[in-house]
Amino acid sequence: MVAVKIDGKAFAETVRGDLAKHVEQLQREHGITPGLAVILVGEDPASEVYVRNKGKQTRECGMASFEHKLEATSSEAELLDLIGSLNADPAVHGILVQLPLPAHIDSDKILNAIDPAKDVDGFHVSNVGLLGTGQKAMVPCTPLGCLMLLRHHHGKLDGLNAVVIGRSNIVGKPMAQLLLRDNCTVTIAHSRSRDLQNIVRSADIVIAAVGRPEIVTGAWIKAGATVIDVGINRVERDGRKKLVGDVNFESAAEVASAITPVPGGVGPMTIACLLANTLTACCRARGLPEPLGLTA
Ligand SMILES: Nc1nc(=O)c2c([nH]1)NC[C@@H]1CN(c3ccc(C(=O)N[C@@H](CCC(=O)O)C(=O)O)cc3)C=[N+]21
Repeated sequence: MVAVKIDGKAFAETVRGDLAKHVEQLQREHGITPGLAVILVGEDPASEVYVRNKGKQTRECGMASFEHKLEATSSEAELLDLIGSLNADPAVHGILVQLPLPAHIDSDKILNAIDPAKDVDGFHVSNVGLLGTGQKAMVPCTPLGCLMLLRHHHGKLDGLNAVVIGRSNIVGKPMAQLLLRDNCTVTIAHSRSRDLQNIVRSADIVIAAVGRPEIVTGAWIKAGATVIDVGINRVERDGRKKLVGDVNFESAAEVASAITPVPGGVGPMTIACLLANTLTACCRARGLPEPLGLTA
């Protein structure tokens, strides 16, 4: 292995430590506690793990965590009602509706019902438009976490070739916007791109967010590239369940100069950025300065 392993878990702990200090100051000077509401519909076991981790880390940072679990059979109207009451609740500064939602619920309608100022996932169409036009927005947590790791390990990104594999609203598209804002030359590729390998081989920065276990191998990576692996794939290897990314770590690490592992890379940064967005939303709601300057 020649690449540096980018330790997202450690970096996320540092970010959460900074957040906790700001939260404590907000409480001490203004008597305000930032609050995050998480809505989970149905019983997906993987989703429950995320919800539990988010709740625990929210409280550890000194913020208030409100968890709402609805039955998988809940109606769209029930969910809209709950969002309406959270929009109106001054103790709630951030609202996250865990995705995916059951098939009978229209996700776009739900996401667009969240007050954009409380939309800590940055999925509301108005935040998407603000980000795309370079205005102050709520920025989606996973791409923001990737950007923080890239800036930390790479410094300035100006003029670099960045290839984003994946075109989802959650990761690929907002990631491309953030990289453009940092002056990269950005290509969005995806599972149907012709000659995907050669596109990826042109990249100084590779963001793999395509949802295919270990599709990107060392043979696809330009020597010295930085590789950010967003994939979270549960697979069975040698009769054991295992978490792997969209990148084959061993082979890519022989060629890249830096690479994130799965787990312990992007995942923990996603949660740290969710908490950062909640603090930002709280400060904006109260007309206080934003302590982090990450989220605009
Ligand atoms: N509205 C919405 N916003 C999301 O941001 C969102 C969502 N829905 N639905 C599900 C996905 C997935 N996601 C993860 C966050 C953290 C880890 C994470 O912390 N992973 C750890 C450990 C994972 C494990 O061991 O199970 C790691 O990679 O090291 C993983 C996955 C957020 N998502």
